Amino acid sequence: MVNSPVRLLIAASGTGGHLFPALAVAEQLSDYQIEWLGVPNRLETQLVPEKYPLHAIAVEGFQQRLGFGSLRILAGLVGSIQACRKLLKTGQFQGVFTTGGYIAAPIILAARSLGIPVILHESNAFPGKVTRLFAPLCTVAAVGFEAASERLSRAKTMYAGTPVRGQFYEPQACDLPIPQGVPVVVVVGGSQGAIAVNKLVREAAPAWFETGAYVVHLTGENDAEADSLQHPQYLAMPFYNNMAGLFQRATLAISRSGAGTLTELAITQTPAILIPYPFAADDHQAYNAAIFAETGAAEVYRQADLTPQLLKTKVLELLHDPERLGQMRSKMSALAVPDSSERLAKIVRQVVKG
Ligand SMILES: CC(=O)N[C@H]1[C@@H](OP(=O)(O)OP(=O)(O)OC[C@H]2O[C@@H](n3ccc(=O)[nH]c3=O)[C@H](O)[C@@H]2O)O[C@H](CO)[C@@H](O)[C@@H]1O
Repeated sequence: MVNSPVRLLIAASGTGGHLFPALAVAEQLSDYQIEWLGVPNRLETQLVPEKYPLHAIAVEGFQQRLGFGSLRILAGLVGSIQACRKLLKTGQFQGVFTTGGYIAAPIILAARSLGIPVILHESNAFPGKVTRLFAPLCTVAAVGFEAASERLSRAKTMYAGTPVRGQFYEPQACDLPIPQGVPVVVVVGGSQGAIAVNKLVREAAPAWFETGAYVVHLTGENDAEADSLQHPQYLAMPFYNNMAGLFQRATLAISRSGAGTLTELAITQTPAILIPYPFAADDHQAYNAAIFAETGAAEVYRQADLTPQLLKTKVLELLHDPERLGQMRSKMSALAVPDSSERLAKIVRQVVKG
């Protein structure tokens, strides 16, 4: 008798940082029958439907402190749990894999109420609120940074790193019009862009052009001044898909410190100046960045302390110091977990069986 494939529901939603690792794990589980749970109108509606059936439920976050607003959110959560229970039952799912965030709360509660195993992956060094609350209910909480385990002492944690998209493991051509041999500074503010970083960079960049460097600036969709700097060595665009090719080509990255981008920089061994997003929940980007600063893979500056002058100088210092860039590259490489998606897929296979 031929066994029917195992049915797995992946709940991952919102930002690239939540979606790309889940897509990478899904790729490793091609013998599983995978369906996706997300939220209407978020990035998953662009990335998922061409690969997996997408179910969307409306879920609100509960980042704010308890108050009247949270009563409404709690009522919404009860409704979402019911919707998730219905989906799990009608879809006959045998397990759930989630990368945390708002969508994780109702699906974890629904799955556990039905006795369905859940693997949660947390990519940040300081776990998100949903992870801190609900990881103890999950069968396994896999973590991207070992430091996260210390903050999840009541959960069964396993260190797995954070998966990146498959193209990061192969040399990729970068299709941007950049001459061979010139230094390339890439500026990236996470999947949404970073207006404050954009402003600093536009003021500092003219001094970098004088060294012959090109600047590739991924501005995000919401920067009204994105077109305000024009220079033959300056390429600005809201979003770029071939991040693997770009990071492989880069001499230096200037970046926020979301877990996704940091993991990619480690894999491509790209030295970085990190500017943690100051308003991230629990300041978690600062914890991610600290790991890279401690090993010497990156330099970290708080946005409040960073002037265009300081950024200009720090980038120039690095562009003129190939030895230091080489050291940063090897420290980056030491932080990489190249087999992260295989590790996570193995955990899923151990936990979710037919
Ligand atoms: C503001 C905020 O709270 N952001 C969080 C969000 O990150 P967010 O998704 O914003 O940032 P991440 O660095 O984790 O991931 C960004 C992803 O988008 C990709 N990209 C970016 C720009 C571009 O032009 N093209 C492109 O493909 C990057 O290569 C990367 O894969 O979830 C992460 C994982 O939980 C957290 O660590 C971040 O702190």
